[in-house]
Amino acid sequence: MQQSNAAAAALYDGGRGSLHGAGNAATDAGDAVMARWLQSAGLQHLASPVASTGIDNRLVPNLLMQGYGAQSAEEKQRLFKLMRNLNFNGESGSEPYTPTAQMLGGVALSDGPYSPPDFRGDFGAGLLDLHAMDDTELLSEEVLAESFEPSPLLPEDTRMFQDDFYPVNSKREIGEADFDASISLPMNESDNSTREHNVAKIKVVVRKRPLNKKELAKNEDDVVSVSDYAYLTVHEPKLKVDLTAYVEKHDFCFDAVFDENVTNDEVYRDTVEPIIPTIFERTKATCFAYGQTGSGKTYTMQPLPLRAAEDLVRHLHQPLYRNQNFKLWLSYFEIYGGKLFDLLGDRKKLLMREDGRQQVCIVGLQEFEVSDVQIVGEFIEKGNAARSTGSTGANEESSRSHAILQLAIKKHKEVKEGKRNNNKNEERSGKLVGKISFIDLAGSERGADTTDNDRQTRIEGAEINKSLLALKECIRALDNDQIHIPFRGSKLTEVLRDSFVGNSKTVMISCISPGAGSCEHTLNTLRYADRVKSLSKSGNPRKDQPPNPAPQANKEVSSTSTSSLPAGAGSENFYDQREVKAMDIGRKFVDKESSFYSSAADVDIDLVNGREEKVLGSALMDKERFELKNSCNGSTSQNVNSYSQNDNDERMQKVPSPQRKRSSDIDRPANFMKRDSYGSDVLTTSSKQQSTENYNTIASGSRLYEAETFPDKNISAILEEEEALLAAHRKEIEDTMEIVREEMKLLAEVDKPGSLIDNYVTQLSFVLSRKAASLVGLQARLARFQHRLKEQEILSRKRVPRQ
Ligand SMILES: Nc1ncnc2c1ncn2[C@@H]1O[C@H](COP(=O)(O)OP(=O)(O)OP(=O)(O)O)[C@@H](O)[C@H]1O
Repeated sequence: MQQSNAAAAALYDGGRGSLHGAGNAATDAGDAVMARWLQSAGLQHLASPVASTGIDNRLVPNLLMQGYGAQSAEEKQRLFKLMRNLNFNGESGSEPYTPTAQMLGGVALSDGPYSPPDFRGDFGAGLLDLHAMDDTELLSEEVLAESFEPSPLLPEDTRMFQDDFYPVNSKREIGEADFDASISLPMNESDNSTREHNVAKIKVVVRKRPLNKKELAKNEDDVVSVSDYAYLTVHEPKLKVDLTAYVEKHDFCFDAVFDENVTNDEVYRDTVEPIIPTIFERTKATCFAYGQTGSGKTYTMQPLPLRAAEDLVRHLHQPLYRNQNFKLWLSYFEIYGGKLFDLLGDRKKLLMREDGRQQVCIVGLQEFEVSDVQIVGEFIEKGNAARSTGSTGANEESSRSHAILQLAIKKHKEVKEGKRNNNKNEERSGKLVGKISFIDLAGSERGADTTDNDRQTRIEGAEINKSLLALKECIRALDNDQIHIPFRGSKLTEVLRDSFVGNSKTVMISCISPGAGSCEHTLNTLRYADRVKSLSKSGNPRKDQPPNPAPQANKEVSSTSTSSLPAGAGSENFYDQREVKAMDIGRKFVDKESSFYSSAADVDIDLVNGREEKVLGSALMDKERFELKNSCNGSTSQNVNSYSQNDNDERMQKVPSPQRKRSSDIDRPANFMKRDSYGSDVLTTSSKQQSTENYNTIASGSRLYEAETFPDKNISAILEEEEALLAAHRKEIEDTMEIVREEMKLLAEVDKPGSLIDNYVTQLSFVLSRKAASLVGLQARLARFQHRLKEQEILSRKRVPRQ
């Protein structure tokens, strides 16, 4: 035995030598590789030194090579290093891992062009990660109310960032002169409400992009006309049954409508800028862009964080905040196919976990402190590059993912200079004051990809479906001060969970393409936006009024909110005048039961409207289907607003308001109509007929309806099983590691003089049985999952193809 151990030790040392060459630096680099490897598998905690085993690490190689699947030299190298990290001899031999060559405190970087001044999300961030925990704690009011002194650490001169990344030129001179007097108001609830009164809790705006080259080349007409600040009309080219062409007008009204001449700067000023001061008052704001692929979501969203960061930094330098030790932090990640990836951390897969207080933590997400606005632009560029050249490597994929950039203001403890270096963790953690999330959503039409041939595409489509529906539901719920916020409806809403409770502000920018070829998608986008706004409380002051029982056909649902009236039209409600109460109800009424679906009440025209049916389809549950059957009884018109008998008052809000209605004439073919270029007209008509047929079939509960909805449910189940499989796999590895430790102990014991071989044999037999059981359990789960995938594949082939 002693001999074999000596040989093992030699092998181990030799292995290390051959793996790393000579020297400790190389060994540490190996540790880093191993740590990264573990982190990529979601097992970073296993890399933490274990100082309690009391095992000689020279024994490690004996175990590594035995039956744990390390086949290739590379795998064996990894296992060597893994075992070394386990630190069986109880010494803290391995340095804490640093994820990249980036150094803290502004020290130069060695592996990339970016030089963030600081970063968070160190390797090894786990459930008890301070950063994650601190994020969930809001500042107490006393903290904000502290008196201030000028901080010697902050530069007096607030250098303004010149926007040279984007075609937006900030011409504003910003400095002390721009100091917003409102910010210096004392911080208490009543003042808070006074200050918040001019910022709507939810704001829905539309941005129309210009016709692009492709559309111009195809001679496509611009079918969207913006008549004033808040109104727009879609002129939908259609064909009658006798093939006579006509144009159907659809009028919409939102909080603001930006036409193709509006600049990014103006969009910022109208949407995000008013929210910025509230971030310092414990607000969690969300700004997202919704729309079909190519409608301008990214074009619109990209400059916003930059401008926001500029303003946030400016506020940080205001006298009120200068001494508060506030810092601005940035993170950027992506949700792709229901999984999270760090766009500023080499697309590392991130794990979402709930802590003991049901607060969501994104484990491992890197967060960077930004004191210089210029760096924000670099981060955005870096993140965007990671997004479009990610694992799939195609630009196409960017429209299938949700990108989320978060800017957070945190309050940090004052750290004395002398202690600074010893206390990095504390220095980097801070209490969240407020934050703003910018979300570039997946292309809205991607949710309709559930009928694609490729299973992966279908699963992704279903996930997009779910998230878009869930997002809408959460926004509605939070605006209605509902106790139940259905954030569990999707990964996206779960991630944004803390933005749905307490003080929150939401801006939705609906991006639309003006071309006739995109008309159907444009209408779908506008309808989605319309529902976000019109079904919310602040979006509809007439919520409590009796509904109009006779909705008109062929009229779009104009936003029923007087708050959506144009500013110039004397609407005192353009901004939400309600007193916004701080309601951190989400923490008190945690939705454990995932009753998301029961609150998703607006199953209306979407379901009879070909494309939108798919957008919503995945998340519909029986209750909604039942309501749908009741509510749509006998109606075949696409634009009819039908409501079920048992609808709640939210549904009633959709009754069009006469004062908001505008002409919806049926025009003869005019400027907007070009016969030749409207080959899709016939399609539109036929798709509408198909919709009607679908609807009729749906209403009668036929097989077609089931065929359309069942697979989506199935896909959701598959996604859940996939998560469970991955969790089981991780657990199996953890168990194996535990068993390895026990085996090491056994070997150590049996090597001691006078040890009993019988004990060794019995215990080894027991340990090996456990190891086998753990493997068999995982294999069984894997087989079940494989079976489920096959089943889904067969089902999807049987599905009735959509026209
Ligand atoms: N308002 C606008 N003015 C000028 N060009 C625009 C505008 N909006 C979008 N574009 C251009 O249209 C193209 C598509 O825009 P963008 O990439 O932002 O679309 P998207 O909705 O983000 O698409 P995807 O969902 O596929 O990511 C880009 O070339 C962009 O520069």
